[in-house]
Amino acid sequence: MAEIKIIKQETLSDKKYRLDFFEFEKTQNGKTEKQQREIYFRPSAAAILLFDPERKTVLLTRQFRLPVHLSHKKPDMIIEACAGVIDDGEFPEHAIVREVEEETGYRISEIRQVAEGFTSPASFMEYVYFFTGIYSSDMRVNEGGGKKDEGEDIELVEVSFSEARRMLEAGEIRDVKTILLLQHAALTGLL
Ligand SMILES: Nc1nc2c(ncn2[C@@H]2O[C@H](COP(=O)(O)OP(=O)(O)O[C@H]3O[C@H](CO)[C@@H](O)[C@H](O)[C@@H]3O)[C@@H](O)[C@H]2O)c(=O)[nH]1
Ligand SMILES: [Mg+2]
Repeated sequence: MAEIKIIKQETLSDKKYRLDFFEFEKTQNGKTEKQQREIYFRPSAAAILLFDPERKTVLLTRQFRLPVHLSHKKPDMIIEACAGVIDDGEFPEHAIVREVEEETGYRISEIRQVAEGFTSPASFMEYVYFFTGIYSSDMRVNEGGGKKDEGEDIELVEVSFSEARRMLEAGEIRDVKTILLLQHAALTGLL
């Protein structure tokens, strides 16, 4: 176990979520070294692979993401599993059911947690809970699309299991959360 002494902590940005600069001393195995790191305090989040076992389809989203655009990696619209930030005090299970209704318009009830973990532990505090969940046409309660007043403009992408598998293998899925969920589905024989 490392012993950590924070020498300096400076907030670089604090608009939506905090970005802090740290200078710290780490003592491990009798060796002490000084390090500098920038840490982004993104909250925990939840992501879900929605599937319809009857029609053998998965429901994904497509949206504009500024980092994808800035990377110049085309296309700048990215396909993702439905995901969102967990509100303060909210359970991951409740957050994902809420996000599914906001983003896709489906009110789901059957979900299963399949994994959880840090998405980028070197620099992000973000910790993501991963789920799979069943959707079907009778669960549709609105158009979805996300919160327009917060700038969300989410398109729904419904594909067959075989098309999802093809997209995964062809490298057309470029969001790591979504790759994890689709690989989980492929490994467990869902896709
Ligand atoms: N004003 C402002 N609003 C922001 C900012 N960042 C996000 N928002 C707003 O905050 C809301 C976040 O939407 P969610 O659905 O909760 O999160 P998400 O952006 O889809 O994030 C999910 O996917 C990310 C990328 O794959 C993940 O990084 C994230 O943890 C989560 O899983 C959106 O309404 C968005 O407009 C910001 O810097 N400024
Ligand atoms: Mg989202």
